[in-house]
Amino acid sequence: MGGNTMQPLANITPLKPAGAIEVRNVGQIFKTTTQDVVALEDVSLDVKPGRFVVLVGPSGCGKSTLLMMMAGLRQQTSGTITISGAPIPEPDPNRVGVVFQEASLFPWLTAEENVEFPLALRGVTKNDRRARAQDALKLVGLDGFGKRHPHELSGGMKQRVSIARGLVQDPPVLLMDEPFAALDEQTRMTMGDELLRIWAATGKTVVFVTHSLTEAVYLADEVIVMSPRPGRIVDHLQVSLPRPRTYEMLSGDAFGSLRDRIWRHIRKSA
Ligand SMILES: Nc1ncnc2c1ncn2[C@@H]1O[C@H](COP(=O)(O)OP(=O)(O)OP(=O)(O)O)[C@@H](O)[C@H]1O
Repeated sequence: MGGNTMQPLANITPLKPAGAIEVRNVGQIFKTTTQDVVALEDVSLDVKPGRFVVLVGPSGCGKSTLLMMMAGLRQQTSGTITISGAPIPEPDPNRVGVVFQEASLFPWLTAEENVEFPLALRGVTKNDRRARAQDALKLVGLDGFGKRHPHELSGGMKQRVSIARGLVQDPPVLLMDEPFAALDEQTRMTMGDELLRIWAATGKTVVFVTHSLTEAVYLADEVIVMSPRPGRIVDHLQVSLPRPRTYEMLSGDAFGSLRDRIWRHIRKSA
C-alpha cells in the first residue's frame, strides 16, 4: 500500500452550512409552584440557510419559547437544537442575532452606542466598533442618525436600531419576536419591506414570530403553524409568491388562499 491512501469518507463529518437550524423532538415544560406547564411538545423542524421562516399560532402556543431556545436564552427540557450544526447552550451574538417586540434600547446611549454595545462587551476596540456600528446603521437605512438618542427617534427607527444591533456581529441567523407589533399599520408595512430588503442584501436565515397572518404570508418563504398549548407543529406552508413582494399581491387569490389555510388552523383553536 502506498502512503497516499485516502481517508474513508465515513470518517468525515460534513459540516452544516452556516445558518442552518435543526430542531429535533423538542419539548419545554415550565415547573411552577402549583403545576407543570407543558409549553411545547415534540417540535421538529429544519430551516435551511438563507430562508425566511415565519412562526404563527394562537396566543400562548409557545412561539416565543421556541425562539428563546433557538437564541440560547433558555434550554429545552427535551430534544436538541443546533444552529449551523452546533448546540446553542447560551446566547452567542456571533451566531444568532435577536430582535424583540420592544426595541429595548438604552435611553442614555445614542443609536450608534446602542448598536456598538454588544461589541463593547466583547472588548472590540472603539474605532473598530464605531465603524461596524456605522455599517450596520447604514444597512438599516439610518445613515446620519447615529448621534440621536432613542427619544429622538420614531418607533420604526428604534426598531431599525434594534435590527442593526442584532446584525452588528454579522451572525448568519436573525431571530425576531413580533418586532413590528407595536408599530402603526403604515410603519409596519414599510418595515416589512425594509426587512425584506435587508434580508435579500445579507442572505441571513430569519425566523420571525407574528400574530398577523397577512404579515406572515407577505414576508415568508415558509410559514409554520403551531397548535394551542402544548405547542406542536400542525402545518408547514411553502409560500411560492414571487419576490420582490408587492402591495398588489395582498389582494390576489394565491395570497388569499394561503392566508385562509393558516386561519382555518388558528380558528379551530380559538
Ligand atoms: N417562565 C414561565 N413559567 C411558566 N409558564 C411559562 C413561562 N414562560 C412561558 N410560559 C407559558 O408557556 C406557554 C408558551 O408561552 P409563550 O410566551 O412561548 O407563547 P407565545 O405563543 O409566544 O404567546 P403570545 O403569542 O401570546 O406571545 C404559555 O402558556 C405561557 O403562559
